[in-house]
Amino acid sequence: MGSFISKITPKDDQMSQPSYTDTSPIRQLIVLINQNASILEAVCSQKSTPIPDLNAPFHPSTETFRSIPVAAEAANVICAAALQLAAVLMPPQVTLYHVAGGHFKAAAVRACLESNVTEILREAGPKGLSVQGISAINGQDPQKMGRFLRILATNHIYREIEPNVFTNNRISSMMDTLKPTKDLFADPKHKHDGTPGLAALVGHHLDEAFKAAAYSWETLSDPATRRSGDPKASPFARAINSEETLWHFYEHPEQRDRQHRFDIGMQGIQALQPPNAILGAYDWETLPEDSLVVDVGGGVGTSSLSLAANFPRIKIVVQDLSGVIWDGKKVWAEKMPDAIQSGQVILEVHDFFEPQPRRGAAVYLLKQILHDWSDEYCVKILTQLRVAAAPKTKLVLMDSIMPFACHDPGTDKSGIPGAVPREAPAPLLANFGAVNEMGYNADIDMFLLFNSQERTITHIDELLGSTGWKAVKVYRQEGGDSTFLQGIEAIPI
Ligand SMILES: C[S@@+](CC[C@H](N)C(=O)[O-])C[C@H]1O[C@@H](n2cnc3c(N)ncnc32)[C@H](O)[C@@H]1O
Repeated sequence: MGSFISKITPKDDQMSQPSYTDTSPIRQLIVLINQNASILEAVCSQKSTPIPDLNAPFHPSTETFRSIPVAAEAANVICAAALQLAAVLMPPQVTLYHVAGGHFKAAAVRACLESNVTEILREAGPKGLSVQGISAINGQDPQKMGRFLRILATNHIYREIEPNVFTNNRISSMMDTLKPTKDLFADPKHKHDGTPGLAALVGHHLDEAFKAAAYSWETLSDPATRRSGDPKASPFARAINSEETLWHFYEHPEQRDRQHRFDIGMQGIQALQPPNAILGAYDWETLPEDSLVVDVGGGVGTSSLSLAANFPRIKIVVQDLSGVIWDGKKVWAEKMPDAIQSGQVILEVHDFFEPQPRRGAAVYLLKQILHDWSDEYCVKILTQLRVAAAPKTKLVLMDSIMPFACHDPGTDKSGIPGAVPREAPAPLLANFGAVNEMGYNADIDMFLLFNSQERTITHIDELLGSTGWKAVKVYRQEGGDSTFLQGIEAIPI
């Protein structure tokens, strides 16, 4: 390489010599990386907080630095700059194929997740295990296993420590159910029961959403479904060849396992957001004693578990469809039985398209509900809550507020406190690029499964305005949360 460069002279290549100054695009990115690495190291050393080790299995303590806003932002800037640097310098077809070939890698992740490779490697310990050893336990073909693991190790998921010998790393261990492999193989149906839920969420995305993704263009190229917001006309409906929503699909007795995995996966969302996300979504401490919070479409009550534990003096009703409430009762019996026995928390079946039975609540919470529905359905849900609201009722939405990939002058003008996201410094993309990809992933997932979407704050405010509500505040986590789950407080108008 060096000899090749030394052979090129201005005369040879007939081009003007580029000047490698601090203002060249790659130098600007490197300066950002350097400056922010110094900030990150200084903060972590001052707070005795480790910087993550890619080779070590994941442990929650390695994420402590992200709860320090200045460290979280420094990490985001470093990652955004590194990704942009790679986009500048990598062969463009390779960058294109990171995305266009996403399903190749996704297929490999699914093979490893479903055949319990992460758990097998956990039990094998730091010396790892050969592909023959892995296959002797999970019954898969060793050669195929090696190929799946290698494409993933090439992308920093698992580590190939010797030829054909693999071990877990920080990323692969995120898929660990933390269960003994003998239990997983003896009872595969209950693999995700009692687990942190991220493996269940990944399993759901690699199954229902993956299949739907394969039919997205077929849905868009059909004039009958191209512009539809009907969940029964989604790519998922086309993939299963049945005009039904994901929720109705889950109600078939033979889909019970998938529904169960989805419900546990929603708890896995917790692993993707700051631990106090629901607590920071509204000023809960301002609620008077015995105030009623209705967690509408609350799933098994993941957010309500956190609220009930932190605010024992508020009353909570978790509402959802019958199968989910059934699962929820088991979750609460295990995690917070006292809250149910004392009556602090009630789980009840309610369809949010029907009139809301809990009238005049202090707060109606809609967490990750509106993003499941296109505008015409959101209007119905919001209208039912507006009819039930008292003048002092608050509506708390928790969804990803989507920023543009460039600066948005429209958000500046909205006048809603907190509406303007924290932007990355130039020359980075204003939204921190793929560092904030989770929100954009969710947006496309919503299209695939429900013909719905994540929304900008302007779009949310328009929806609220059309149903008698008004957004008055956006609650953001400090340190860079620009696309993943913000709280939006709205009041009746
Ligand atoms: C994306 S999940 C969010 C669950 C919960 N809010 C959370 O964040 O953990 C959407 C929830 O809406 C529920 N749901 C779908 N249609 C519903 C309906 N018509 N009435 C009530 N709940 C419904 C689903 O069963 C599911 O639990």
